[in-house]
Amino acid sequence: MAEARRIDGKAAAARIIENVTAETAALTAKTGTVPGLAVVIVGEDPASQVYVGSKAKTATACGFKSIKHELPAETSEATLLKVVRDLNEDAEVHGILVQLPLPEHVDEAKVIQTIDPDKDVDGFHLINVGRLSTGDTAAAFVPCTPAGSMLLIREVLGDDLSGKNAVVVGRSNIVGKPMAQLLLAANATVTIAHSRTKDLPGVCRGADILVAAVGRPEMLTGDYVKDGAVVIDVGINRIEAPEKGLKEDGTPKTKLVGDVNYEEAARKAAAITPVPGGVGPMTIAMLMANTLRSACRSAGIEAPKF
Ligand SMILES: NC(=O)C1=CN([C@@H]2O[C@H](COP(=O)(O)OP(=O)(O)OC[C@H]3O[C@@H](n4cnc5c(N)ncnc54)[C@H](OP(=O)(O)O)[C@@H]3O)[C@@H](O)[C@H]2O)C=CC1
Ligand SMILES: Nc1nc(=O)c2c([nH]1)NC[C@@H]1CN(c3ccc(C(=O)N[C@@H](CCC(=O)O)C(=O)O)cc3)C=[N+]21
Repeated sequence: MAEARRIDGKAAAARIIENVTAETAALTAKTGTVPGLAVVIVGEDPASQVYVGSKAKTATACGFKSIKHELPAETSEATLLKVVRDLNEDAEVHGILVQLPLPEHVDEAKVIQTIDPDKDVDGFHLINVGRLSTGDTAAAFVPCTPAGSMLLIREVLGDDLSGKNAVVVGRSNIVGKPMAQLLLAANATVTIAHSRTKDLPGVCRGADILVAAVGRPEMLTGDYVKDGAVVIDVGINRIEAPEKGLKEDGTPKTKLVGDVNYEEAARKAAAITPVPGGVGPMTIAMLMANTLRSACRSAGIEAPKF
């Protein structure tokens, strides 16, 4: 097979953000509403800091009000719940994102279920999970990473995935399961694979659409990919890259890789997302789209579609 098409998530995300920015200006001019996004981060994990910083920067560029709560790692569950409840009550806040994972001593589920479902722009609250799994994609906030992945799939295959076999590797609540729901809603025939799956390469080779959300650097080699498949690599893994030399502290420099071995998979796939520059930027773009939608709802006007 010829080399696969490289699906440019960075460019697709930039188009969405341009749209969100224009629609935000229109909303604000018409109703005075400024979409507000609150991001809450607990602890000093450097990777989380980078994502949160980039979310805040993009929100501001869209014309949103961006609110950042940085809490120390030892923050109690009660304090965090109070922060969330206050944001629920704040009329200037339309979207609340609590960066995951949370420290061990905090009950993650409890925090997520405390977020007002109408401000749950991550789509992790049970109400939104239920809406998505009953097929009410119009009312649900759809989790950003699967929603962004779906838009990239649609760029290549169109809206209707009838007759396509989709395999999602990974069954987490934040990526794998909602991804499978979206593919099912688009009429694909969906298999969810995970660490207990027998003959994972064989299962994956049955996929016309292969979504990798595993968290293991470059685990899916060429052997997992069917000729002509569309491959979506959700994985974000930072690994050592000795070929890039050493950092100032003498440790090797690092690089980002996905869950798919890009070089090998690209020799078989029809289209494939790179890491970085694939699903990651789409996640942030969809967060902005969800926040705008929430603000439109609260202003009582119809939200634009993406
Ligand atoms: N691009 C983006 O915006 C985002 C990227 N990510 C990235 O996506 C990846 C997945 O994230 P997330 O869903 O949160 O991760 P989780 O760790 O929650 O889930 C990983 C899943 O992969 C499965 N798995 C692990 N090892 C294997 C294996 N050897 N064979 C088959 N299946 C395996 C696990 O199976 P089991 O359930 O049996 O344990 C589990 O279902 C990570 O790299 C993460 O960094 C995450 C969020 C956003
Ligand atoms: N409540 C919550 N919601 C999330 O959506 C959420 C979360 N918690 N916890 C962590 C994961 C991870 N995540 C990413 C978002 C953007 C990129 C991204 O933009 N990546 C760039 C590269 C960035 C870099 O260079 O480090 C890219 O792939 O091109 C990656 C990962 C959102 N997450």
